[in-house]
Amino acid sequence: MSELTLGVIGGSGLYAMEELTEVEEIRLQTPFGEPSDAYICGRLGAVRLVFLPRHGRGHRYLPSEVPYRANIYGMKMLGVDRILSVSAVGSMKEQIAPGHMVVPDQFIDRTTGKRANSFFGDGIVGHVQFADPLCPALAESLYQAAHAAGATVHQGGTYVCIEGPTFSTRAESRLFRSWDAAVIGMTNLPEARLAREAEICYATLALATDYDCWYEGHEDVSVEAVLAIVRQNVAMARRIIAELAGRLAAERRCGCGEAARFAVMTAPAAIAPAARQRLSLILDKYFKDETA
Ligand SMILES: CSC[C@H]1O[C@H](OP(=O)(O)O)[C@H](O)[C@@H]1O
Ligand SMILES: Nc1ncnc2[nH]cnc12
Repeated sequence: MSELTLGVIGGSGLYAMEELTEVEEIRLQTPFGEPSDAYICGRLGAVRLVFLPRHGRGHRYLPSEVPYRANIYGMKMLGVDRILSVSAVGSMKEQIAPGHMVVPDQFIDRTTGKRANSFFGDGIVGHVQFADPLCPALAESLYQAAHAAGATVHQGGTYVCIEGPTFSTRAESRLFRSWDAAVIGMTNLPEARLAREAEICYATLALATDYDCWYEGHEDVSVEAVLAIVRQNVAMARRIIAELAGRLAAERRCGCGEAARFAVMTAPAAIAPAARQRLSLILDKYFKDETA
């Protein structure tokens, strides 16, 4: 049986995991280019943890520039089957106050198509299900972990993913509220799509840092305000990660590990050899079925 491995993608304000032991940095090249940074691999209790700062160390990539495909593919190369994203978000609901945690269960896509957010294409066509875009089992464990760590945590809610890098207009912010969005961010949707295609469970620990710009009497979002709240809560985020690591079951019982089984539309003989090679890490087990 393979070792229990948790991938963690750190967002704004979470660029390292100091509590890891037996640390090793791994720099990868993937068929989809170079990830945001070296992966920091180590141990957290009984679990192997693979950490990647989404925006790179020093925060060098815009949300639209993050090499999402390389980041997720690199996790797959390192044997990760569950990814926790830790992200700063704006709150779209009064009851989600800055400093609270949210474990979202849905997304709305307000990105503008600039991001490569599928491993399919270029010689192979595939479509995976995405009705429940975050892994329900990992999200439930995450909620329990946050609760146990003493956080104020909200279970479920829709994360609206905007392109950025500018924050939203007041009219947009009000529109997203009318859509019942719970939180707003710029990064998690492409990761969730790619993780599903790569058959990796994905859940988000969203740290509410601001009320975006819809709430009269509260300051409009700014980088300064976001970073101040992240700094106050990063220790809690780390406690939650450790709690979650301690709660991971050896075997996954969700469907994420078979998400690509019936995804491919292209006739086997029509798949471009380069595409087959590029996706071998994800699809080889099914290609083997088909030749058996
Ligand atoms: C610094 S505010 C905007 C920035 O923060 C969030 O980043 P992440 O999801 O990586 O924590 C948001 O998505 C924006 O990228
Ligand atoms: N209000 C907001 N909009 C988009 N991304 C954010 N990240 C943190 N706060 C945000």
